[in-house]
Amino acid sequence: MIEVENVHKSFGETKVLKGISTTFESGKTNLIIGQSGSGKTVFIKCLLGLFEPEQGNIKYNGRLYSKLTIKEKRNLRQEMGMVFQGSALFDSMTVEGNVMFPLNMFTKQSKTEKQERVDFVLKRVNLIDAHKRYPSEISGGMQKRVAIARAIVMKPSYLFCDEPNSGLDPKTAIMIDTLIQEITREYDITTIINTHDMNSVMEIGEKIIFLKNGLKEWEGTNKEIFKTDNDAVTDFVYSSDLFKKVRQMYIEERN
Ligand SMILES: Nc1ncnc2c1ncn2[C@@H]1O[C@H](COP(=O)(O)OP(=O)(O)OP(=O)(O)O)[C@@H](O)[C@H]1O
Repeated sequence: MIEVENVHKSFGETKVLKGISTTFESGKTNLIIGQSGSGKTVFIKCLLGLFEPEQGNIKYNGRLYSKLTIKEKRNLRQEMGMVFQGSALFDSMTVEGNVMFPLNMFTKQSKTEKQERVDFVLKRVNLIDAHKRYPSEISGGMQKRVAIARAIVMKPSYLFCDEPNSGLDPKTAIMIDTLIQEITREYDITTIINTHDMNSVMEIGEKIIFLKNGLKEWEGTNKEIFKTDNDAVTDFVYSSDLFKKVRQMYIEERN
């Protein structure tokens, strides 16, 4: 669980985060949405410990970040998995090499232990015979699976995903979303996803935080977001005709 209390972050005179409080529970897919420039990336960087807020607290399973020693912060960082936009795989390494990379960097496990763990996570993301292939030889959806396998290889307590669906066709995007949700539940991970994708909101938005101008404008579930009367949220969610029609159906059902 990550508990966020009154987080403020500025750059010079520019106040980007203006007091955000919320809770991200483990075993749930938590989504952060909001218009471009609303502060989503800065917020996630605060959660990752890459930016230190000037004011406010962030607690990781009860551990207050600002009170941790440098060593404790380093250990906490190793409990965090990341799936970057565009997968960010190493082109010169095989699939297996990419997934093994964190184990080589941060553990003293034997070769056999590392191989077993890599085989396990690759199987978990349904990649069985891609071990020896290079990123350029596999599809975008498979690259995302490799990125997810690499993110969970260290058994993280926290998983951060930045636009995990970008560049994928809708069907593959849903498969990736579902995989992230399954893994989150299975290993009781606190997962936080930065997304613009309304399909993801519908499919896996167990908790959604809507940011506007550095503030939490709204929070709720995927069921609640389609019924809210908050103008900023409805403007954002119903910017496409398809979703306007979905809302109309909800309103008609309600009346
Ligand atoms: N390192 C920085 N120094 C100064 N200003 C920054 C820095 N990082 C972000 N900002 C500013 O903070 C604001 C919020 O940026 P942020 O990247 O968090 O938005 P976002 O919601 O993630 O947008 P997008 O959806 O386009 O990625 C922007 O006005 C941006 O210019």
